[in-house]
Amino acid sequence: MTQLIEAAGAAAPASRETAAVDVLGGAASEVNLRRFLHGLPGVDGVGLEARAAGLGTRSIKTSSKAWAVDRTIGLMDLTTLEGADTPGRVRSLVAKALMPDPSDPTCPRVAAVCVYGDLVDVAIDALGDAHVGRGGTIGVAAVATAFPAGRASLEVKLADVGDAVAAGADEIDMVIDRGAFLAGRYGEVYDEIVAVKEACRRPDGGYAHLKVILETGELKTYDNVRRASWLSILAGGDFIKTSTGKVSPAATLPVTLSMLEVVRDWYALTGERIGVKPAGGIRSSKDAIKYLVTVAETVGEEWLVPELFRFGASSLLNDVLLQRQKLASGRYSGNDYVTID
Ligand SMILES: O=C[C@H](O)COP(=O)(O)O
Repeated sequence: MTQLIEAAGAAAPASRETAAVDVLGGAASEVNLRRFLHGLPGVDGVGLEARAAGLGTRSIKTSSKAWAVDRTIGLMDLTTLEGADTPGRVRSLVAKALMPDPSDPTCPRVAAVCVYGDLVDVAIDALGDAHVGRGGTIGVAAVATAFPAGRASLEVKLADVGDAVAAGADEIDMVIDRGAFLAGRYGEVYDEIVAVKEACRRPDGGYAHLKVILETGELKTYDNVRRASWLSILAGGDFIKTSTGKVSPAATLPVTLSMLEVVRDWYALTGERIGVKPAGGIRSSKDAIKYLVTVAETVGEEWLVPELFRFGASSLLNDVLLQRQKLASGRYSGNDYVTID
């Protein structure tokens, strides 16, 4: 096995390709992909759900809760993905990203804001010096590849990615072609991810980080989630992400656990750390903490950094801020303590 350099940054396509050849025992052809993906052990769904339920009921100390609440904020992709999004709405989102709790300057900032590609420039402008591109800490993620359905020609999808990267997106959240995946055309899905990765290349030779959305709610089985996770990593994804937030069910703990297990196995094989992003439907601080525990217990606490773990969420921050305030003062402030979008 080729020993890869442990990297928290965007993977260089060449090294991932080498790793894929090692893991597949040959080129990433339709035949080799099928043999590998269908040779994976089947997921014991009952056992997986039982493990997730067990992790979800772990209690944590109040001191750890304060840490977990702050860490949840720091791991968040604060998101707006509505057809009705406007520059004003994105500027409000960025204001919240910059200062989640205006009454408490110790409140951490989120990891990134996530928007449609045509609003990347607005987000970057509003972030100013807080943008990672200007030495700050907050990234701009753009959904692309004909999000959320992914029903467009490859040419259109790549143009979508290219526009977002040209506008300065630091991260691209692409969707896989679920139709091709479910029809068993794994090579097509693989090639598309490889092409999108290439479209993430910036003029300086670096790459926007690539998050690959599996849309697990449409994949039907845990076996498919496992296969799609492997496929996305083999093809070059820096992160694997559960959902668009537009399909129900979106993120669930068992599905996220099954993806984390693939990430753990990839790390054991290659020494490379892949990120995970549960997204969609995570609205409470209590749920977020279950995810943190699941990550820590499955791949280790070192994954609880923005380079390796994100929550994709539009309204989670509101509940987290209420809990944070309660932990600090011992009481709730009421809903007008946070801005409701
Ligand atoms: O990627 C993030 C999701 O689109 C947000 O979904 P949500 O609105 O259910 O939190």
